[in-house]
Order: sequence, then structure tokens, then C-alpha cells
Amino acid sequence: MRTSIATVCISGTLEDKMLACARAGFDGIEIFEQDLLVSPLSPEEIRARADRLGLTLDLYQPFRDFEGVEEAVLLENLRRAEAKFRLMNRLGIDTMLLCSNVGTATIDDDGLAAEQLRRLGDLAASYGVRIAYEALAWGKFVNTYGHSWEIVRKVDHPAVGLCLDSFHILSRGDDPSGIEDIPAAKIFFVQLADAPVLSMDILSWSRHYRVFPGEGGFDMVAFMKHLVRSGYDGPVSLEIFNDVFRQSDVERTAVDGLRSLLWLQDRAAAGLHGENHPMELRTMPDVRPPAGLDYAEIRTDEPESVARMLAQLGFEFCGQHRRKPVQLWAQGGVRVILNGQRAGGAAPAISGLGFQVEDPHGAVERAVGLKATPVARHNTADEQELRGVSAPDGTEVFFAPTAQRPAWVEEFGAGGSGGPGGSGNAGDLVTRVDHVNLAQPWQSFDEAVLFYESVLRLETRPATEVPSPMGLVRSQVMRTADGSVRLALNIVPHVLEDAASGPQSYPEHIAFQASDILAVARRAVAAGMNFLQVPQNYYEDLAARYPLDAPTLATLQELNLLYERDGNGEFLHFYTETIGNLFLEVVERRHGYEGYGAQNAPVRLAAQYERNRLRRR
Ligand SMILES: O=C(O)c1ccc(O)c(O)c1
Ligand SMILES: [Mg+2]
Repeated sequence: MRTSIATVCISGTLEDKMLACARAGFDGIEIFEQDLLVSPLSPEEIRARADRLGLTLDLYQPFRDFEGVEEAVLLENLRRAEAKFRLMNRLGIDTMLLCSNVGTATIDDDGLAAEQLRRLGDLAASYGVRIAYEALAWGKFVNTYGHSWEIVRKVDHPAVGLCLDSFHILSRGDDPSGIEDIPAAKIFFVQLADAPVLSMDILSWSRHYRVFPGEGGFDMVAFMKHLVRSGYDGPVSLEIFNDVFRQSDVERTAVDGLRSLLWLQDRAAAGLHGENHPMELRTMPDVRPPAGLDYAEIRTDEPESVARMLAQLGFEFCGQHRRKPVQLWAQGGVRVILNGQRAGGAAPAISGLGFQVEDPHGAVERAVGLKATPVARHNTADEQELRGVSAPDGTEVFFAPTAQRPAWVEEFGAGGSGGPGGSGNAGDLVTRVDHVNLAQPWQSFDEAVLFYESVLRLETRPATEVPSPMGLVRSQVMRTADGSVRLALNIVPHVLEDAASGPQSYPEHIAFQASDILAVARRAVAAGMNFLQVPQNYYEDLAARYPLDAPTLATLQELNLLYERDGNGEFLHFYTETIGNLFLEVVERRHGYEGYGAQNAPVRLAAQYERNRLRRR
């Protein structure tokens, strides 16, 4: 598949954009008119530069408000078009995108629109140029791809075909399967964009919220399959209007974009089960989603305090690393690595996660194929080689075999009874990691969703928004279907960017699942643990929300436990104090509860905010 991207997707000057697209590995680009108008480079220089970078110039766009007009307006539109055809000749671009008329159309008549497009086709052909007609979802008379295809069929001109843009089709809830019935030769260009499911006017949605395939809520894989089945084999181009992408690091966004096309090809190929079509799809090693967490690594400047907290929760110290200031703690088969090496400014509190996979080698190969950055790992001869990549927020993601007792624990001289391997001791109350909550800088949130979806094959669940004193926190759960791995990605509110403490001052946490949370809490109380204090108002509201008896309520309040119900399911959980950027949570799920205590999250965030303020005073 030939990959392309519209220059409007990314930040910087036209030169910056071209360089970044070439470096990321795109085959070509669409020149967005605005980028050319403001460029000091001449069309010939742009052409030469693209050539040097190995980029094809696939499309010039957009040309607007052409068809469905009075004759006098049409003559003016043809004059406008001819100027652009001359420009395209200088650029060496042979396809121009024409948006369906949104402004000047006054005549709702397909026959007339077709005749006018035929005249444009004749003019275009005389310059060796083709017109790709795109139905904008908010076009005045033409706003569906079906309608644009009817008109193009009527035009019946070799220089007039279609541009299909997934956003305009899927945003309206239109059925994309009809794409398979369009003759491939009449599809001149294809643009892809995903978007989060929002209820707002389509134009604003399109101009500000598009995201790369895999980062939103559209079924892009199904769309791609229809496209492949049509027999189309031209460029597949990203056209993303997104306020964040346009102000983010250009190289990084370009890589994110290419990753989306690599992922999409792989998924579409898997869904097409070896069907034969002209478009060749690039695939990668097919790895299964992780089976569980091998370990979680916490990096902290206060390892003693975090160690104390782990001990209070029933974790056992299993050993010190031979050479590094790094400790291993374990309980019930859960392994936590406590890294006291100085992290420096923007390092996340949860610095690494080991995922258990069937084929660690294949998983690394796939991750690198998806343009993830490998993490440098120093190995001595007797240390087990673990390979991993960096997630967008800097968390190191390692791929480990699905061993009960991984070989690397030997580096910690770990022996002992239950210790770090197997399923732990019979009396262990913590049985597994329930979920890991990772703070995401707002610039790389969409990138992170695609990263975890494509590299780890996690599924996205509908996002939620949690109010906090620092702003609205968007939270996105990504998990395996069976729940063996669950991550909650939280966007760090903008306000923290300005804080002296820097963008990563937002805390992260690991939630441990317990078989008996009351016992864990009581043991922690006895061991002198500092719980996050839950306000009285919360318990009064809880009594109103649920018919809980007085002794249960009193126990919840005494232990600073939070509670939520979901049908038959019950969720009990508590939080520790925050140390540096880290706190811990213990949860107990009863009767198939599947959520994360969303109603309690604002209480937690407000309590942490109060605590933090008191400490800073
Ligand atoms: O928002 C627009 O105007 C616009 C322009 C060109 C496109 O290809 C498109 O999909 C939208
Ligand atoms: Mg478009």
C-alpha cells in the first residue's frame, strides 16, 4: 500500500513537514494549499525537494465551491481552476481534490453539476490533471459518497473521479460497504481519518477532532477492508485536522501517523483472510495480547517510603539487585521492582511494565515494526535478556515469557519460600495487579492509545471524564478482552504544565487486587500505614446512594474504603498516601464487578489535591 499524508496534519513549515514525513517513512504527501501559499519556496523548489526526499506529491487540495452554480459563476470558477492547474504542472502534481460545494451552489440539479464537472474535466485533461471529487459531509447539495459517485458516473469523463474520505462517510453513520461496488479506476484518491465519538456539528468535529486511524471510535478496519475489496491500489492518505497534532512535535506526529497506517494494514489483512486483491498490505508478526503482568517497576526518589508502604500492604522483600540500587518485592505472584536510581525531571513514577507474552521475540519485532523506540538494555552474560520499547509517555514496556518464576528474579539473589515466583504463599491477600494507572501528557494521549492498541493489542473501552480541582481528567481504559491486563490512561490536566514541578507531577498508581480487602486494610492499619483520607460527606452520600446497613458503612468509613455497585457487582477499594508521584490502591471485586469505581475517582482526586496543598504550605 502506498502511504501518504496531508501536510495539514502536522506542525511546522512546509519544509519541516516534508522532512518529517520522509523521515517517518511515508511514500508521499498531499500538499495542502495553505502550506504552499505561505511558503517561501517556489513550486519548482518544492518539487525538487520532494524528489530529493524520495516523496511523491500525490494530491493538491482543496479546490472549493465549483459546481451547481449559474453560468457566470462557473466561468469564474473555471478561470480559478486553470490557475491551479498551471501551478500543479509546475509542482508535478496530477490530482486535484475538489470538495463538493458548501457555499456558492444555488442549483440543486445533478445533471447540471455533472455537466459543469465535465467542463472542468476537459480543462483539467488539457493540463494532464485529474479531478478527485469529494463529498464533504456538510456539502450543500452533495454530502454523501453515494451521491458524489452518482454524479461522477454521470460526468463519465476520464479526468473526473472520486476522492473517498472516511471521515465524511463514517461521521454521518453512512454504510461504507458500497465502496466495494465503485469501479476502482474511478476512485482517484483516498483519505483516512478516525475520530472520537462526539455529538456536535460535523464541521467542527471534522476541523478539530480528527485523529489517526486506531485512535478514535470509527471502525477503520472495516472501512479499509471495503476499500481493498474495491480493487483500489492508489495512495492511502491521512488527512487529520486536529488542534493538538498541529502544535505538537512534527517528527513524532509523523511517526504516529505512519504507525496508524502500518497497524491498519496489518488488521485489514488479518480480516481479509488471504483474499486476493491488487492492494498489497504490509503485515507484521501476529502476536496475541499479553497474558498478564510479569512485573511493575516503580522509580522513586523515596524508595524507603515506598518500601514501607509495600510492606504495610503485605509485600515481602525478596532481594536487592546485585549491582543496582533496585529491590524486588512480591506478594501472591505480583512482582514490584523498586528502583531508587535518580529519575530526573520528567520521568514517570511507573517507569516500566513487563508484559507476559507467548512470543517475546515476535512481540519486540512487531513493536519495532510499528516504529516504537527500543529501550537500551545492558545485559551481562548471566542476566536474562529482556527486550522492550518506550511507550509515548516514557514508560518502558518489556516483553517477558509467560513463566511462573521468571529467570530475572535470580539477579536479586531471590530465594525463599513463596518469594517472587509462582503464585506466592497461601496466606497472601494480594493476588494480582488489577490495573495500572498511567498519567499521559495531553500532547501524546492519542499516540498512547494507538501505541497500546497496536503494539500490545489492547482494546479501548469508552473514555470517561472525571472532575477534579485541577480540571477535568479524561480517563481511557485499555485492556485485554479477558481482563488479564488493564491499563487506565489518564490525561494530565493542562494546568499542571505550568506548575513549577513540571508536566509529570501528576501521580500514577498501581491497583492490586485482594481476596479480602478488609483484612488487607486492617493489617495495613496495624502496620501504621497512611491511608488517603476520605471525607465524611462521601459516606453520607454513599448511605443515600445504596441501602447499606450501619455496621457496613461504619467499617467502610473506619478504614477509608470507597464503595461502588454495578448491578450485582460490588467494588471496594482504598488508596494509600502519595509519595512523590506515586500512590497505591487495593481493590476487591465482588460478583463480577467490571468497572474502576468511576464515581469515586473525583473524591480521590479532590482528597489528593487537599493533601498536596497542605503539604506545600
Ligand atoms: O474541512 C474542509 O474544508 C475539508 C477540506 C478538504 C478535505 O479533504 C476535507 O475532508 C475537508
Ligand atoms: Mg478530505
